[in-house]
Amino acid sequence: MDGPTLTDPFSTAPRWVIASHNEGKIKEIGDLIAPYGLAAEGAAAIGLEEPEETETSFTGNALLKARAAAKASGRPALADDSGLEVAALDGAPGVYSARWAGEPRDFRRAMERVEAELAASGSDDRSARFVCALALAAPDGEERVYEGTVEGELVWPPRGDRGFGYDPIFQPRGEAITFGEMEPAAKHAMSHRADAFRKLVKDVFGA
Ligand SMILES: O=c1nc[nH]c2c1ncn2[C@H]1C[C@H](O)[C@@H](COP(=O)(O)OP(=O)(O)OP(=O)(O)O)O1
Ligand SMILES: [Mg+2]
Repeated sequence: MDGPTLTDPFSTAPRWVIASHNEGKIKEIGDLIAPYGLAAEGAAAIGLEEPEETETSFTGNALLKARAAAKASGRPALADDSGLEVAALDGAPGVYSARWAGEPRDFRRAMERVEAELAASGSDDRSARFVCALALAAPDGEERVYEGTVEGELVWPPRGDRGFGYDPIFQPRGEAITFGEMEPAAKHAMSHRADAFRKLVKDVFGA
């Protein structure tokens, strides 16, 4: 086929599409890919619609979003499906993490729901993890998916106004501050998104 493919996605792709409508994620993915000399645009910036996330796994939804964007744009697309899994809530909100924030999104409300459900569970286990699936899709149909995680504990009340989503209540294991209080570079060194991205880079570059 003509044009960019996944066998040579970095050197031949003019611009990647970040198949996401979440500005926080697009910013973080931009920071992660910048050292590789890649330029990327968010899906909304090039007029792509947000597909319905009908799968029940992070990898399924990431592939669905990447495929839709690659097909609509004719360019390689990178999608991220991610969320917070709370141990005492049997992994909730999981793939419903964005949906717990309602429409329009309100993560103060989503964080309050997590805290309320933890209290209702009667458990004193505050462990949680973030999971991220990154899917890469080429217009010719080739695709790959990688998953990353970061373990931590939930704090209350929320702390910090950096990052996005549930960052103010997530304190990575071994740290004294939340993702909401952390410098972006510190979050990028340990996040679920960075973990998945390391796997992608290793696979694509062999690095
Ligand atoms: O590093 C993170 N720090 C805090 N919260 C996070 C993070 N990573 C995912 N999360 C939470 C919030 C997000 O809204 C949801 C993902 O839901 P998810 O459907 O994958 O993303 P989304 O709907 O926000 O954007 P889109 O689907 O257009 O990429 O999990
Ligand atoms: Mg979404």
